[in-house]
Amino acid sequence: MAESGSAAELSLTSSALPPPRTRIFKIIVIGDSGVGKTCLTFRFCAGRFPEKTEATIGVDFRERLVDIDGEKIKIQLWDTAGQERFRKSMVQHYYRNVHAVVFVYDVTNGASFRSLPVWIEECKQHALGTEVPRILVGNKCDLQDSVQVGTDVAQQFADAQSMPLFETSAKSPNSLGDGSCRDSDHVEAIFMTVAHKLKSQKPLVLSQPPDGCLRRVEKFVITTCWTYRRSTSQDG
Ligand SMILES: Nc1nc2c(ncn2[C@@H]2O[C@H](COP(=O)(O)OP(=O)(O)OP(=O)(O)O)[C@@H](O)[C@H]2O)c(=O)[nH]1
Ligand SMILES: [Mg+2]
Repeated sequence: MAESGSAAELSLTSSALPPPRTRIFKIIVIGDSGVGKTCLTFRFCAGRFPEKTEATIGVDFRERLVDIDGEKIKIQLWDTAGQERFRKSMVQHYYRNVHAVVFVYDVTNGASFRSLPVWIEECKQHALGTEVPRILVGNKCDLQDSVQVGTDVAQQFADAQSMPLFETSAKSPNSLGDGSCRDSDHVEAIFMTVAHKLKSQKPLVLSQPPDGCLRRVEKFVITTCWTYRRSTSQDG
């Protein structure tokens, strides 16, 4: 009779185990229309600045698989619409099971900075727990000559809201090209910092659902956007 616990038996047992599930971190990117949410998320996931963007309708998903301390983690970015008419039916989906929130303003557009309290309030109304990290990103630092929101005032606001501040550019090659952005503030570092924080918190995250399940969620969202787009075009 074969001895129980033999090497052959052990290796058979371990190879029969299902592969570890990939954790998913859902990060929503919020802010006024035109601040560069699509460009920032595209830059992180595709590694480059998009040639052309249009106003986001509803939400666009972008994902990137990263390795953090030997664990494969899927960073799922929800690139939300800044325009009220393109987001109102979707807002509740943005905040469901969210793990982190990135607020974006445009450093060359003071109004986009002044609207931050409205975005923060919306976030509060969706009762996100205090464990959900929030960060503030000032984008378009490459447009040095047009800056309207100085670092000092932004930092004061970030401190008052207990959020870390990053100033960056989705456009410049490493966000340091013009010397106006701090070393750590390139797009890659911003999202990776959030992911590291989430991993260190060991939150209760969604595991990779069976394929069909994720597709169902996306299909639902896409259908909602599509229905909305059709009703908008019928209106107009
Ligand atoms: N110079 C410069 N332009 C940028 C940067 N990021 C975005 N843009 C430009 O800003 C415009 C708006 O960018 P989007 O990424 O579409 O803005 P958004 O926040 O997604 O807008 P909505 O989808 O309407 O909410 C586009 O013309 C981009 O090319 C940046 O870092 N530097
Ligand atoms: Mg967009």
